[in-house]
Amino acid sequence: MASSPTPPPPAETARNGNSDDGSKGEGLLMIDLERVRKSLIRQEDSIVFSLIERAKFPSNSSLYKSSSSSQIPGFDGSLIQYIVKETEILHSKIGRYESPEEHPFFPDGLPLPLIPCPPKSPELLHGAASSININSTIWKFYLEELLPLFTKQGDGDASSYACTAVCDLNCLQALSRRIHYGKFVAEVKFRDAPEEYGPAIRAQDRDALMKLLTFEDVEEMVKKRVAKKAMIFSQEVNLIEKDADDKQQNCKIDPSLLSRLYGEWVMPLTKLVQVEYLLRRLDK
Ligand SMILES: O=C(O)C(=O)C[C@]1(C(=O)O)C=C[C@@H](O)C=C1
Repeated sequence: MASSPTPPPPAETARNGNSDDGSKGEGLLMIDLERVRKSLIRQEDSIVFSLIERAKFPSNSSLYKSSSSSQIPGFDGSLIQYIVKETEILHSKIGRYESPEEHPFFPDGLPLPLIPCPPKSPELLHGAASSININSTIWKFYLEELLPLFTKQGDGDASSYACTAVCDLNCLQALSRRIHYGKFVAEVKFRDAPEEYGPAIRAQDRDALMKLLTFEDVEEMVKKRVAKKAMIFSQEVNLIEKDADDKQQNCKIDPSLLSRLYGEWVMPLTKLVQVEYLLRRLDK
């Protein structure tokens, strides 16, 4: 009988003995800041593309009102909540949330996987990582603050609601994965400098931790890069070259929105996850 495939390690991380430089760990999984940052860069592509897809539809605000699911017996909530919840139930049955990179928006009462999951490899993160889930904050900022900034006001055809909701789900999941990846970033930073982080963790000093893990120059680069990606990924591709201004004007999503998204929400929330993780990093 064919053996079940082994899942890949968390994106861009390598397992003990498999690191690119061939180094052998001492029972610890090998990750470093460069690999973790590479994963964050790759995840930018998913976020930019998912927003471009969502921008095809108008705001479709009916989808987010509780009346939108009134025809669904026994469900109290909006249609978007229903779609995300039901999708997560299915994904949980196939083991999605066994991965430390995945976080459900509706974690209560999710079913256990129905299909056998491969035995868990040694944990990369401290056990307390599983208690950190800030999806309720991500949900709120996405629906209330971000969506109105990049979708045209108005309700389209009701037949487009399902496709719109699937786009929302993709955006939410991509943002959630990226923001919670802060756990891996924090783990690497702690392993690189336990003598710096240790005292701040023992003192439970949030401000000191925030200061230690912040790199303003990196943040500036990230904001510039995501704006550039938005411009490149969302321009009309023509066989006849257009001038640069024309390309910028025809973008499916405003590149400056991406810098703003990262500057105001994505990076601050990733840092919040890092702080929350570090505060628990020395728990027994
Ligand atoms: O690259 C890092 O060191 C991170 O912690 C990630 C990140 C980000 O979210 O992109 C967050 C905090 C830093 O100030 C810079 C960037």
